[in-house]
Amino acid sequence: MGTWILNGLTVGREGQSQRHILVDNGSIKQIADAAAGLPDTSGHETIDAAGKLVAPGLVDMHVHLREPGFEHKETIATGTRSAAKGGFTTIACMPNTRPVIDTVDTVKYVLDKARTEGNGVRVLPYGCITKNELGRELTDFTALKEAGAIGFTDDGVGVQSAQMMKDAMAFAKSLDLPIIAHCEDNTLVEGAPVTEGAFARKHGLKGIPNESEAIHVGRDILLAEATGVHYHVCHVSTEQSVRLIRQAKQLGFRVTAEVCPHHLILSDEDIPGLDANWKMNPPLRSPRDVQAVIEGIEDGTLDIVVTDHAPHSAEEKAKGMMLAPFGIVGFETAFPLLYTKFVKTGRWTLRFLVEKMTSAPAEVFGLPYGRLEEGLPADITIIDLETERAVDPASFLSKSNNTPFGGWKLHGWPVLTMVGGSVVWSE
Ligand SMILES: NC(=O)N[C@@H](CC(=O)O)C(=O)O
Ligand SMILES: [Zn+2]
Repeated sequence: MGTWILNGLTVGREGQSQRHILVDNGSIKQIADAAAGLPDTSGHETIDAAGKLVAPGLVDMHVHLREPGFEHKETIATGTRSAAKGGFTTIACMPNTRPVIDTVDTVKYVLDKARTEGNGVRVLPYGCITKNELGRELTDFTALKEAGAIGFTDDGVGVQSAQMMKDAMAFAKSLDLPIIAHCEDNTLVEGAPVTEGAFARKHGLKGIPNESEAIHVGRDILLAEATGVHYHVCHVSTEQSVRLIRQAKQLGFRVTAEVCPHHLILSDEDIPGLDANWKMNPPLRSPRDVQAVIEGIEDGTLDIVVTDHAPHSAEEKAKGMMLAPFGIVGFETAFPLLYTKFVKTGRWTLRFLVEKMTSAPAEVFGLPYGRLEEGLPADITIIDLETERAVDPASFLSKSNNTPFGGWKLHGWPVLTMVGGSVVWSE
């Protein structure tokens, strides 16, 4: 017995249309134009998707699930539930856990946990570039790849040594896997909690300058040119980084980049006060930078949207702007935020947003997901575009609720998430 998803709105190369989708045996068996009438559904279950968007399952290539080691912030069980509620069917998790994911055993630990406690969501682990993320010694990329790592990153911290990064790129290139870079030069940061700029000045705080990010982007583009590796830039937040990546693409280098909803929507001028739910890395930048990342995603310089879901406990965030850890949760607000801010206002087409969260990340990382096509795995997200609802952090399925978006009234809430033909979350 299969499942017919009836009368949903789909967006694709042919524009928007109403379709029926038959899911059978974990795959998309048939896609039919609704104009031809209802299919014969006898012997099948049905899901009524009339008036709703039926999108490929959302793909998030930058998330923190915190296991092993930080289970008070999140677990693979709670993180994947949160992801499913946000419409995500595939998520790639960062290795800055404790221990970090720098050995075959830790990669296997995450994959095992994801299989048994991951609520059906596809979890793809990254392995560390350096042992313990200390920047001193490369990990065994070959072994990590064999264990299931899909790329290498020291996310949470920048690789400070250019030689180390160059060696990592050459190694990754030889295995045909990407380097995913958290770009941050520590000598320019020194414990500052927010961006250099208006907010920092007003509160007498040390600022994180744009160059701390862009210097690594520039350095790494040169190293990517030299090594030929696929180089992917994490959470781009500055005008200067966008400029460098744009130029690298024009020159034909194998460079891709991601941007987070918060960097597309908020600037440092929006920070209401010394509330650490507005503290993340990279920090909220100037309105000019926000404009630049918007233009960057619009002209294709920035390839994909990621959440950088970074849960921290309320106790940790209560330590205040200086002492609290960097990071905000992202799964359960990402699509509604971007839909409300950019699609509902007419700036982006619905198709553009959906692509940036589905087919584009799948293509950048060579994954067989992110498209609605006969024969592909039935990873599908159904989204209510009509109902307006306020963000309620208390209702998050994540273990943490550190978000600056509490109370925001949004449209575009996922109502059903399916992975490989199984419903993994529904309202
Ligand atoms: N983004 C953040 O503010 N925090 C991330 C680390 C990271 O992605 O750099 C975390 O692990 O908490
Ligand atoms: Zn990072």
